[in-house]
Amino acid sequence: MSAKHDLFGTHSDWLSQTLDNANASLPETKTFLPDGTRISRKAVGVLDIAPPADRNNPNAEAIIVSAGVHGNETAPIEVLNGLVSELVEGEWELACPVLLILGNPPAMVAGKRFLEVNLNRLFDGAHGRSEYQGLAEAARAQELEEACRQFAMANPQALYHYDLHTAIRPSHRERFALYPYVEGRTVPSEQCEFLLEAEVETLLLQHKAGTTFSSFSSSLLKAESFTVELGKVRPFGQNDLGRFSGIRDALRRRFRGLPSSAPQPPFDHLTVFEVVHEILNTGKNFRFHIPDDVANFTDYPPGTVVWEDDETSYRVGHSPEAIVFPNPEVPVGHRVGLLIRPKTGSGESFS
Ligand SMILES: O=C(O)CCC(=O)N[C@@H](CCC(=O)O)C(=O)O
Ligand SMILES: [Zn+2]
Repeated sequence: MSAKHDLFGTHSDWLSQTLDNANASLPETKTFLPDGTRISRKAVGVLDIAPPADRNNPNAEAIIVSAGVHGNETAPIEVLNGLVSELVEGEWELACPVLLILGNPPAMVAGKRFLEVNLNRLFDGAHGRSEYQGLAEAARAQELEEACRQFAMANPQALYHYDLHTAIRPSHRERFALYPYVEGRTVPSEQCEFLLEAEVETLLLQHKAGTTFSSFSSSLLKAESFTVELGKVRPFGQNDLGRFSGIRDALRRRFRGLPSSAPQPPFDHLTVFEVVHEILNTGKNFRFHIPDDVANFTDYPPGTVVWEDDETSYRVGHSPEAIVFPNPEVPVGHRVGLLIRPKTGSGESFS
């Protein structure tokens, strides 16, 4: 029996096995590839993969990659599934431990961002709040946190986490990453270079800690983590995967433990923005004055009233601010969008 059959049974690949078992629980399994690589399925859509003990890990790192935390953001799911298929087929050898996660399988089957509550607001312990008790997405957040904790404990190397997404709106900047806020830290230059290698030319620095998956792994596991937006939301099968080759090739290079090369034109310049204001649905007759369908990174001039409620309002400050993730259809207390501006002071860009 082949390792592929041991791993995926009659399914053609990891993704089809995950979709077919989205609402089931699969037993933990352990499979060895012919080269000794161990693949442990920890749960549906969660693979903990370790190279043989005697293999060199030249970059001395352990990497978590997640996709499908939002079920309708399918391109990164297809990218990650493709990398797993390549590894299982023996196309290349793994050099470092990796934890690969398809975040929300039931939402992936339904083709929806989430079923009951946005999974990417439930990390850093938020899944334990009383309003989320009994919800499947809260249980999944807890399960993913636990898988990440165990992986971090088993692998004391430097830890990295890339949480891959696609955006609901079109964007004036096709690919961008968000760097979770952790007091006192700055983005390492080799991580800027990795983003450029992945053809991600824009970085947003968050201004406060949140309850996203990447915020959890940054704060609790001390990982260098990024949420990475790679294009636009489309259903399975409708993605132009050629537009995602940057992240695929960059991750494969890291998985293989190969050295990085210096950033190459046209991806040799990272533009950095900082978040100046997180718009929350206050619930107090909240009114959002930005059209629903505006593209990410659309600029608004000073003085523009962006939102108001019965008690307060927010106006753009002294310099233009741009909107990212405008979405007023969120529950009270959740994020309606981010207002950002180019980062000044420590330099506006990295190149
Ligand atoms: O396009 C949108 O409105 C949302 C895209 C998306 O899912 N973005 C992530 C960003 C998470 C972060 O701030 O790190 C999200 O909203 O969860
Ligand atoms: Zn998303």
